[in-house]
Amino acid sequence: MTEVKVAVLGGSGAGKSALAVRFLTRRFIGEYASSADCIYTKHLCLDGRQIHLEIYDLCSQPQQGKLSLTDELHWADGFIIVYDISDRASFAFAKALLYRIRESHLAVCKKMVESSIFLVGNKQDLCHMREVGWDEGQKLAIENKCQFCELSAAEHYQEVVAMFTKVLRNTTSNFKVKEKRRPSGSKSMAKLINNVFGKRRKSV
Ligand SMILES: Nc1nc2c(ncn2[C@@H]2O[C@H](COP(=O)(O)OP(=O)(O)OP(=O)(O)O)[C@@H](O)[C@H]2O)c(=O)[nH]1
Repeated sequence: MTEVKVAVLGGSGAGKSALAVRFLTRRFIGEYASSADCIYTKHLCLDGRQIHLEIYDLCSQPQQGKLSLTDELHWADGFIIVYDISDRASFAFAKALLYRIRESHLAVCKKMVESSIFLVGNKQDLCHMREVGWDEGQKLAIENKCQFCELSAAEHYQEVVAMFTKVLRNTTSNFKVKEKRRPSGSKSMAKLINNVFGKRRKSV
């Protein structure tokens, strides 16, 4: 069983919970409790490999101002950075997150950074209210050497699945490199972080 940990990060209301829940349950639910961080777990099979997936849906409010993210950066194997195409402030926040992740990972392994981050412009169904151009998202992704797509958690289930699948493939293909970096089991680190922050766990 391969363990994969993916952190979904982004500004408040960008659609982090909507994306995670859509991928895990196929359903789009209009409103989500946003007062606490959440780790969803799921077993799935990808390319014949059994995967125990943990998705960390980070409640954004406490992070908006500080961007330290040290625990999340250590915990996660892959990152999905979400912004809302109808909210320029969320794009600026996504940009700051990308820089923060890159600066912390560059010291470790450049190649890992390039394939384990996905920048997602969510709420494509609201393109009549668009504040961030597709080309701006693409440019930011190229500058940070990460993958990019625009989609709608509300309307594009297949695109959501395709995006998560790419993240999982890229993340698992990085594991050989990452194992060399990890001093000991990641399980104990995850447990430690969970104990400290008391996150809710949900099995889907
Ligand atoms: N139109 C539209 N609305 C969406 C989409 N995705 C999410 N929303 C809505 O945007 C709002 C915020 O979605 P959440 O998933 O709670 O956003 P979040 O990033 O988890 O927000 P926080 O928990 O506050 O950090 C909700 O009202 C969702 O219904 C989408 O693709 N299209």
